Amino acid sequence: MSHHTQSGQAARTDIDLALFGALGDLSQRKLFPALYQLDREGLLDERTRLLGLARQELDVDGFKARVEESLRTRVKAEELDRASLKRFLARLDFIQLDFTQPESYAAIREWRQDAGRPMVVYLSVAAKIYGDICRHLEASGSLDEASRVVVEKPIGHDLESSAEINDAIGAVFPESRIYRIDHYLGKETVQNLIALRFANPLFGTQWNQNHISHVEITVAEQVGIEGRWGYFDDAGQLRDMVQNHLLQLVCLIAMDPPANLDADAIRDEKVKVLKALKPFTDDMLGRDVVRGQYVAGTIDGQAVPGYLEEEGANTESHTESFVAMKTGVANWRWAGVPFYLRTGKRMPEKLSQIVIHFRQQPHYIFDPDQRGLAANKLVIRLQPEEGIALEVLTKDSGLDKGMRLRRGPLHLDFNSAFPKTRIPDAYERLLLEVMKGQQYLFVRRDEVEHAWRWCDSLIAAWEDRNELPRRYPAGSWGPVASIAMITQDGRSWYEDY
Ligand SMILES: NC(=O)C1=CN([C@@H]2O[C@H](COP(=O)(O)OP(=O)(O)OC[C@H]3O[C@@H](n4cnc5c(N)ncnc54)[C@H](OP(=O)(O)O)[C@@H]3O)[C@@H](O)[C@H]2O)C=CC1
Ligand SMILES: O=C1O[C@H](COP(=O)(O)O)[C@@H](O)[C@H](O)[C@H]1O
Repeated sequence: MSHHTQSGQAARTDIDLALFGALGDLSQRKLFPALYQLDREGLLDERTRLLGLARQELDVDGFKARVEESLRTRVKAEELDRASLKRFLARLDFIQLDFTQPESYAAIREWRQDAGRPMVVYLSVAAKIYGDICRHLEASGSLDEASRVVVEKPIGHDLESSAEINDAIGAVFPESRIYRIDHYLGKETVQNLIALRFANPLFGTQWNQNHISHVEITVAEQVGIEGRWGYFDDAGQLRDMVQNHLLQLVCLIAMDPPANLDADAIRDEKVKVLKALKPFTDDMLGRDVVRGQYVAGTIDGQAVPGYLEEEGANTESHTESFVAMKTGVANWRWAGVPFYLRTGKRMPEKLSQIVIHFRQQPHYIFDPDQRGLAANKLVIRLQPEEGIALEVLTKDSGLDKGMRLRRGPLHLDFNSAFPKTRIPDAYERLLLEVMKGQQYLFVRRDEVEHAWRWCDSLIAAWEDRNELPRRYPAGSWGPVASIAMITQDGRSWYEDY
């Protein structure tokens, strides 16, 4: 097995991967395509084996056919060459089992017999059975001291249930071998936040309340519930997106510089941010927090159903599909700097971006009519296309313009700046890091728990006040109250998309 640090070059790592829930949505849509891409790039050791585990009755060939079908749907035709596909499918094996039945785990131990390489167990199933699976794996003798476990989000429904699940995993695996996925941490531009902030003195010196007036994070999705009603209605957008992805973005923006790039150095700093998040109180509802639920509308010219008309819907549901909030990080660096967050399903477009709004100059000398322009903005775009733009003011060109200002971007578009580089999907990077045994892109238990503590304070306030979601038409940017939330501070959501 070979290792290297996250600052070094990729090395091939020899493991066995046992994927629980191998026929599920995430596995088929994301994990197998990501594993295929790693193999195609030559990043899987020739001995690495991939074991699919699911309860459907299938033989190995039937399983391979299902994976091949998914790859043909998800991977671009020019990236699906015959030799790579053949090599990849040859790595696959399949065992049918009910994950809750301990007696069936002997088959995994047998599969591992004399393997001579570490096993990575990936739990692509609902979090409530993580504990059972870990226990049965251990009891059946399928694990050893090198085995690692990868778990998906959200872990639990609140702090209490999350602690129970983490205890159950922790009874089998030490924290150093638990990899909690937040796939946003594997996105190229999210990683670039660390490079941008800590490799560029220009930003390092300006990154605080003296120079930044406010921060905006939008994670807008065009999709609705996509057949996941059972899961989503129980969770809602706060638990599904804010508790994990958006709070991880807040952490990477707000954290102090870590001493080095080691996993715990980074995670210690993120935990400090989570601990400093302002808790919610009843009086903030409606003013600083807006919940929404979409009704029928139109996206890209197509009529789409409302939340309560989605497949499998319970028409009484008050679950939110949108949330916007104003929060803050109560420490010296960020005192008085609002963080405006919003995320929702069925919005007009898929757009994830962070906008850092810098303060205006202390004394303004240009045309008073243009005063509104006079602040730099750093726009960090995560998707659809990835890039970073710094909005700066220059003199408008032309003899008749005098000292009129013009706003324009200094723009780094990753696709055009690095045209030959394929931007890997987040899961490719994360799977590679698990194989290498690197934890810096994974979430530590205390991060998950501090994030839950903060979300729980909001959920408790919603429940106390019986706060119902406001309606917004699919294809809009959310309830109008979410616009009012930011305009009451004399600001607006950044719209120069
Ligand atoms: N899908 C997504 O986009 C995302 C998912 N996640 C997380 O990933 C995990 C997996 O999600 P997803 O793929 O959507 O879920 P799915 O329900 O699509 O997949 C789970 C799979 O596990 C199987 N399974 C469940 N219980 C058992 C059991 N007792 N024995 C054997 N097989 C079982 C299911 O089989 P069967 O079909 O027979 O029930 C199903 O194929 C969850 O933790 C989720 O929160 C995180 C981010 C995004
Ligand atoms: O974790 C989740 O993320 C997706 C959005 O991910 P993205 O990479 O497409 O931005 C979201 O749709 C899903 O509900 C949630 O569980």
